[in-house]
Amino acid sequence: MSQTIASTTSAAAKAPKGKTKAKKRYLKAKKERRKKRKTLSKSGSAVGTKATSQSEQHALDESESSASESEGDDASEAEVHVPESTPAKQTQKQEPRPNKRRKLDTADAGDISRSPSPQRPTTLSPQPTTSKESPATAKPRSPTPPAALPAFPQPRRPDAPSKTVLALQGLDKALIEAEVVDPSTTLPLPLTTHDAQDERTGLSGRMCRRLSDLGIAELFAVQTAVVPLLLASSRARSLYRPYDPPGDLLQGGSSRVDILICTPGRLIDHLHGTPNFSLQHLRFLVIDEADRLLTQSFQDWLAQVLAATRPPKAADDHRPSESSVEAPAFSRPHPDALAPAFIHLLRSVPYVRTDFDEKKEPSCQKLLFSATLTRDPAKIAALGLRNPKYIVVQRQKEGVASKEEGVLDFVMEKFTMPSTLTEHMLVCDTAVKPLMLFYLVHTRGVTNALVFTKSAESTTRLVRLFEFFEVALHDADNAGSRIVARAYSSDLAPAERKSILEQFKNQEINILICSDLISRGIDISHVSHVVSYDVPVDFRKYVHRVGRTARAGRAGDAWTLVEEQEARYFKSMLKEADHLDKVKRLRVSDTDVAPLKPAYEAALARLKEVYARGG
Ligand SMILES: Nc1ncnc2c1ncn2[C@@H]1O[C@H](COP(=O)(O)OP(=O)(O)OP(=O)(O)O)[C@@H](O)[C@H]1O
Repeated sequence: MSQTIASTTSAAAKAPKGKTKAKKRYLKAKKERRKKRKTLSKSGSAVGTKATSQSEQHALDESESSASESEGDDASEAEVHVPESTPAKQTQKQEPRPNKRRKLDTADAGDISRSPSPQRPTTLSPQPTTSKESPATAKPRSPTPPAALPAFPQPRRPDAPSKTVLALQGLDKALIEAEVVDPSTTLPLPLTTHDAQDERTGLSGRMCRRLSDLGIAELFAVQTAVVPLLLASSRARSLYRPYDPPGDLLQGGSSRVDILICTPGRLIDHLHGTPNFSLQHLRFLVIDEADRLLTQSFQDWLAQVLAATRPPKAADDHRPSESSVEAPAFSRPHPDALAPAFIHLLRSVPYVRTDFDEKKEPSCQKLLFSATLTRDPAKIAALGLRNPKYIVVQRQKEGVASKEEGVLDFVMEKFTMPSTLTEHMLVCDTAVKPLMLFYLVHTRGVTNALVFTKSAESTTRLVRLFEFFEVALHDADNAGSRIVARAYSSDLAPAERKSILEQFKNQEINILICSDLISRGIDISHVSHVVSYDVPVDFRKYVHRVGRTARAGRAGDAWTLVEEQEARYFKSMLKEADHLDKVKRLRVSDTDVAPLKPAYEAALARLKEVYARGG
């Protein structure tokens, strides 16, 4: 400030003493302006400013003076004009650039400050400063109450949709309303001598006794939901007739097969090639490992099977076909053997169309099962499900606020593992991965095990190395019996596979090394360990592999050997599935594996030799 005043003074000193015409005009105008201002401030301003400090008044005068002078045409006056050094401008310069919030504040009062001078903020009385402002740089604020003008609301981004909302968008309503069953849920089967239907399970006394003979004393979680649903009433069991109450089943015709278990390809073969093979009476279509089968487009099998359960169009039936897929050629069996929904096909019973015509539905009920059932709405839509009911076995988290949040986990494909399963991972260098497997087998008791590799070729190689290792180890200490490992792969003929599986079941084979060929469905009760020798490519594969152990309430261990460069990927896969904390990390030191190293090196040398000779 002192600098500013000094320079103004020195500039004025340079001005000529005699008053020019322009100067006189200017001084007159200045006088009038001062007079006018005094009158206005006396009458009381709208903002209540009573006094203007001397220095500020001076600044104001100087500022006005500069403005007028700059407009003047007198060269000498131009010399007097020192625009940068006016106190008002100096004050502006020293102020920090206001942030947006401040801008809005000043804007609120801005309309007033831009109005004629009486409302102009002139007070220098201390104002509360923001934490970022030092009192020295604090800008004088308008004393006008902020409510003088209504403030516009601050612009606000709309809240992003929650994870739950996003995940549930576009999903089938029935899926959102799924019934969630805790995995620990069981339902004891009654032991009764009479045959009446058990109210809770829907099972007959006879069936309960039979199950008990087979060692089944209770229903497991998924069964507690599915069995009563299917058997709740005799009506649900029967093959209903479209126009009559249910009761009659098959009208005299009878199937020679009650339960047909087959692959999709075999079923299509029967539909096309087996005389009198018909699905018109099919009451239940069970698709196990449904997510895998639904991705198989083999001969459009699903559309063909579904079409075979629906009544085909009769020759004299002009109603439009409901499906674009025609059922395989329909061979007309004996009239007695026709299912109710197919009766209109009889030539002796003419079809008469009426206004009250009812849509004839096949009585087939579809049941889909999978540990990792697809949530893909498009794939589910392909099944043409009628009033579907979803049942999910899933541990409920504590503090789950809403039903939607509860189903979120399964919609997001976070699968539940058996509580009796213990999971481990072992991160190692690629070069010692086989050694780590041998360590698990010989030091951690990992036998009665399924070992999963990434390919049939990898399986063959590992089995060979295993055999060489066992020979080398046995030769070295000549103690204990050798561990027997065998390959179970798609390279084997079906008969060979069957025989190997039998030997494994009889525990003549201790370790079965395989690709993902048997990662689903296989049920061998004594499998107490599953080793993922090669990391599974996705979490679904992991779920199916580890699911080969810890079955039906038994304990089991799952081990994953992770090469160092794969560790990041594997961990992020587990993390995404909310499963990282379930997998314990096992650290194996050089000392731990030292006793096995000589045999390992000998086995590697042998394998190299064999492959050098061409396998
Ligand atoms: N209620 C029950 N009580 C005792 N054992 C049962 C019961 N239900 C099934 N089991 C047995 O549990 C084992 C696993 O059953 P099942 O193969 O049906 O399971 P899953 O869920 O289809 O398995 P996955 O699809 O993973 O192969 C079988 O050996 C079966 O006999």
